[in-house]
Amino acid sequence: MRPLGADADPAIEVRGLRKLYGSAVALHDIDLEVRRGEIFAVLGPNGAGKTTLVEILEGFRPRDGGTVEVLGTDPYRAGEDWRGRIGVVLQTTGEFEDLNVGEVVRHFARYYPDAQDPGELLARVGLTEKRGARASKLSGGQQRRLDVALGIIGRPEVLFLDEPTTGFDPEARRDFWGLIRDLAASGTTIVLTTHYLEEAEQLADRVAVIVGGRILDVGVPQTLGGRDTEATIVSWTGPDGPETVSTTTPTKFAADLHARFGGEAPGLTVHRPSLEDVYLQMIGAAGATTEGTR
Ligand SMILES: Nc1ncnc2c1ncn2[C@@H]1O[C@H](COP(=O)(O)OP(=O)(O)OP(=O)(O)O)[C@@H](O)[C@H]1O
Repeated sequence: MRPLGADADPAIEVRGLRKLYGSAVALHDIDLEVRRGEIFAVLGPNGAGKTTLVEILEGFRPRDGGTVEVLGTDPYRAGEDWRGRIGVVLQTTGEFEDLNVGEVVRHFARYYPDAQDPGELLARVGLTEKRGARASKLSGGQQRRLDVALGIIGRPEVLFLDEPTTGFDPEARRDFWGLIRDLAASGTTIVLTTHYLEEAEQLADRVAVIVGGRILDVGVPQTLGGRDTEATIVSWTGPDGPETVSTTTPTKFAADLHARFGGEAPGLTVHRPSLEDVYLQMIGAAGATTEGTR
């Protein structure tokens, strides 16, 4: 894992954050810290409060309680200088009328003092061949890439991505993950919401699971929800058919099987709980629905 700048001030610091819509509590006393250069994923079922949380961090929504600092500044009171240090990729795509892709990027580049070179940026997001195409005629996945290009054009220190790879094909998703890793390796702090557990597992240094406006757990994907200590499922084919055992000592169990069979156990599989397994357990225990989680 990359060094996470543990000594530096955190990129994001949230204490006791509370958000109400009318009398409904959307966020209950959220505490959170995101380190500089970290990729931080926010997971949760529909209506959990992810967008509310992220839009408060982006300065787009007011809060009802608690303190929030992004790059040392309260986002809701921040000015233009702060906004220039933040990149935002929203769920909805911008509308660019009749502009082509190259024109859109050049247009937005003018807003930033140290914008990325438009040609290099398009290459980075894999849109070089589409630079002459109308932005409104791009496929869904290509439009998301353009959104990401616009989010990073001003070299933001913190980049927020709301469900960035929805509609991507598997190859485009892999390419996009590479881009995000490169950005993080060059020091950009990334906060992303996603419904794709594989995306969180592949990309995130840490994951927060939010349900009903509360954070259930925050941790590295490998240990989230006690995943590293959960029982492992060992399956094999015995003389009487398929057999399955749940064990906390899978290595010893496999060695015993080896001894029992005098060699390889037929059809052996060893299954550790995936991030999806623990996530579904966590939100199931919290009484939440899993609608929309893939
Ligand atoms: N502008 C609003 N006015 C009133 N209620 C809202 C508003 N925005 C969100 N809510 C409610 O707040 C709760 C959290 O919504 P939010 O959009 O933050 O969830 P989410 O986790 O981003 O969901 P999704 O995965 O569906 O995008 C939901 O119950 C939602 O209905």
